[in-house]
Parts: sequence; structure tokens; C-alpha cells
Amino acid sequence: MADVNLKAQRYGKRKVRLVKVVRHANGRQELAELTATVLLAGDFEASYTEADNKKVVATDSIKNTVYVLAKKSTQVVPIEQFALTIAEHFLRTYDHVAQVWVELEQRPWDRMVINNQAHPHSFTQNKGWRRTTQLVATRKAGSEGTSAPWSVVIESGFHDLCVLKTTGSAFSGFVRDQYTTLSETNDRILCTNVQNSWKLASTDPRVLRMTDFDHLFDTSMAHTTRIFADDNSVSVQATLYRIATATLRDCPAIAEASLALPNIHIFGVDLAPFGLANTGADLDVYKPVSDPSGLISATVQRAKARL
Ligand SMILES: O=c1[nH]c(=O)c2[nH]c(=O)[nH]c2[nH]1
Repeated sequence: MADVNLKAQRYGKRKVRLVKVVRHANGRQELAELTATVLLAGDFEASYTEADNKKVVATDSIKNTVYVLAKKSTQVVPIEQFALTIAEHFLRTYDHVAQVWVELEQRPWDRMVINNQAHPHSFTQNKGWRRTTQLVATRKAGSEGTSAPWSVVIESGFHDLCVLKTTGSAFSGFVRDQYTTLSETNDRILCTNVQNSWKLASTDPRVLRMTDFDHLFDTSMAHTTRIFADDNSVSVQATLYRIATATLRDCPAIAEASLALPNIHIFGVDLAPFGLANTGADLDVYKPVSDPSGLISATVQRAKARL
């Protein structure tokens, strides 16, 4: 037998799909569609090393638990609150669970407007982006008295927000050497598929329970779209930094913001062989390039206070 040891382990159920409907007395109904992944870590070593399942909570039971908690919860949004509910359930119920990892993704359904009236129970899917949260709750050793029995790291965000602007974007002044063929441009199409996430400053579940997660989402989404649209972009890098900085400025509850912006290239078509002007002020026919794309990513954190 090789001399080895189990370095790390976690297990659970991924992609548990769930729809929760909330019915109000006045006939208005709410809808939330989520996909959940829940993984447990803790005293499960024997299931790997000794083939002993005594302490294993079946992944099927983990899936069932998500549905039971959805049933018992008035609502499953904001997703951060439901993620806390799931994590705390497993930490409370099983002493041998040391850490719970929850990822929730919400698919946005918009209420239909029929004859200028918000419809009470009909919805439409017209957004490509998804709202997400990743939560890691870790049991604290020997925490008594006033401190919470576990710490919780939450990183929320959204992904797949497709945005494009037809002007207001430039790129010049970059390295020119024997590998360079790209021309400098003071006017190009900018197209990206935004992935934006923000890490909460607090790890105290009691503080997190009081946090207005929808406000953080709304603020981050608003800055992302407004700055993308209004910024006279000199590069994806500089625009990304402005989005992250504005979000941190307006959301004290956030410790850091991370963005990943593919630079989806849409280049002008060379129509000179046909005697047609399609450059500079005449440029209006482009070809989107499927691959490759640039990929610009960064994490911006709040500067530590100087003591
Ligand atoms: O905004 C940009 N940043 C880059 O780093 C880069 N590189 C490139 O080819 N085009 C662009 N655009």
C-alpha cells in the first residue's frame, strides 16, 4: 500500500433545481427559480479511507433537505438568506459537519405586463444573466458566549450579463514590437459578457442576516451597466476598475469586488477589395469573432485603514 493520507474531502449534491411560489391573499404571486449545490466537509474521512458509511449523510438526503427548507421558508430570496438557512441547518443538525459550502444560482423571471398592468401570476424570461451566491460556513472551535458558533464567507454576484456599445471605446498606447499587428483605435465596438462578484466584509452570520443583499446586487448591477455605457473607455482594464471602485465606494458591506470581462472582438470587415470605404468614419460593417477573445479580470479591495 502506498504511504498516503487523505488531504481534503467534501461531498454533496450539485444542481438541485427548485421553484418556489409565494401566494399572497390579494391574488398576486411571486416566483423564484434556483439551482443549488450543497457540499459538506467534516468527519467523513472514514467513508473514504475505511469504506465506512456510518457518518455519511446521503447526498439524496441533502437534496431532500433543500426542498424541505424551501417549504419551511416563507421565501427563498434573497438567495444569500436561503444559503444561510441551508448552511446553518447542516451545522446545527450534524455535529460532525465542520463546513458547509452552498452555491445558489437564480434565474431571473420578470413579471409580465399585459395591457399596461403587472400580471399577478405570469412571468417571462428575457434576461441572459444569472444572480449567484457562494457561501462557506465553517464551525468555530470552542466558540462560547457571545460569538457566533460559525463564520460565514459570502461572495455574491452575477454572470453572463451581455453588453455591447457601438462607440465610446478606444485602445491605444500598448506595446508595439515584432509581435504586434493590432492597429491603435480611438473608436471601436466594445462587447463583453460580465462576470461580477463581491465578497462581504463581515463573516458574522448575525450581521449577514441583517444585510440588504438586494441593495448590494442592485447597486453593483447599476454601476456595471451605467459605467459600461457612459465611460469613455480607454481599455477594458480601466473600465473594469471604475466599476469595481464605484461599487466599493457605495457599498460599505463589501470588502472586495472581482470582475472578469472577456473582450469579445467585433472587428471591421475589409471591403477595400470591393472599392468600398469601411474604415474610420465610414466603418459600419463588422464581423463578430467567436474565438479567441481577450479576458481581463481583477479583484479590487478596500484599502486597509492605516492605524
Ligand atoms: O481593452 C483592451 N485591453 C487589452 O489588453 C487589449 N488587448 C487587445 O488586443 N485589445 C485590447 N483591449
